[in-house]
Amino acid sequence: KVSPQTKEVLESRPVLYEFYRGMEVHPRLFGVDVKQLTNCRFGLLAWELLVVAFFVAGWTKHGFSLAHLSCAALQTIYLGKFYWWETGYFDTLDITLDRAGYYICWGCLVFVPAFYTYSSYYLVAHPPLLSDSVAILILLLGIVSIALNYRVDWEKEHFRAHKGKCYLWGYEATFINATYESSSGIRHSKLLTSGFWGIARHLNYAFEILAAFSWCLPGFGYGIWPFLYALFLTVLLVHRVFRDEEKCRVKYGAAWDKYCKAVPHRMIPGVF
Ligand SMILES: NC(=O)C1=CN([C@@H]2O[C@H](COP(=O)(O)OP(=O)(O)OC[C@H]3O[C@@H](n4cnc5c(N)ncnc54)[C@H](OP(=O)(O)O)[C@@H]3O)[C@@H](O)[C@H]2O)C=CC1
Ligand SMILES: CC(C)CCC[C@@H](C)[C@H]1CC[C@H]2C3=CC=C4C[C@@H](O)CC[C@]4(C)[C@H]3CC[C@]12C
Repeated sequence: KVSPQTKEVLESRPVLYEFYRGMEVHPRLFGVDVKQLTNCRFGLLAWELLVVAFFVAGWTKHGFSLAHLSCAALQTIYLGKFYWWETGYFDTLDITLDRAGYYICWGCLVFVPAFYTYSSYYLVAHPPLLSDSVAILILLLGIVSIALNYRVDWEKEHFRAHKGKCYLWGYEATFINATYESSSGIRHSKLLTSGFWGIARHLNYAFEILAAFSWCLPGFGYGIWPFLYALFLTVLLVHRVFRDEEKCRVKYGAAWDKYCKAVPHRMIPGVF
């Protein structure tokens, strides 16, 4: 607010609200993108380091556990996938819509390391009760869910990168043409209606939740506590479905409604 880096004019709000929400979408500090630093560097690296530390702590305390290893390995694969796809993250709501305020900075610097790692932390004091064969099944379920989550995100990225001229699942991609107004005038976009994006509008979220449940499963038998992250994520992503769709409806208008008719389900075909 004091030293804006862009010409964007925001309506004035109470100062505490402005502090919480933030003022700028892409602020830089000494040339470094603030959100890339907080979200991708500090938050997610701390997540990985803590998951490894909790695995070593559990091993030292109770001996080696394949179920705890599955829990740590799945989160490591998930975070590895994130860094592989990091450029895709720059098209998400966090980067394109959310401002770099207290919410996102505190969320990534404090909430992600403290809460996103909770299922691993829980296993330090409560050793897994599951057999090695169940641990291997959990590992497989998690790997498949992470791969499917990545595949859904990849299909959209691939489709956009080729401006709609590409093949998905062996067929030419189908889409709905959409226009929207930006500061530089009318722009054109395409909404994919084939591949995974023809099955539900946010199938990536469904696989994300499945992946999270799979790395919480090694804590099975200790009640709800080891599953807190997966439950939180379910609430966060269902809320995000509505947030994202509100953004798209405002942006694309009738084309978005046409897309919702063509692909009627939000996250789970036939259910939601
Ligand atoms: N673990 C966690 O805490 C969280 C993880 N995630 C994960 O991050 C990843 C990205 O999620 P997120 O950015 O929220 O959501 P999406 O990747 O689903 O992106 C939504 C955006 O994609 C565009 N879009 C929507 N439908 C179509 C379509 N049919 N064809 C082409 N473009 C479309 C719209 O943007 P446009 O304006 O460009 O058209 C829309 O705003 C996911 O894998 C998700 O699971 C997300 C949130 C939390
Ligand atoms: C304080 C809480 C009530 C809200 C927490 C807000 C933020 C910490 C999180 C909101 C969205 C989250 C993320 C979005 C997408 C991601 C991609 C994924 O592959 C890795 C995780 C993440 C970067 C994730 C990180 C936490 C949020 C920014």
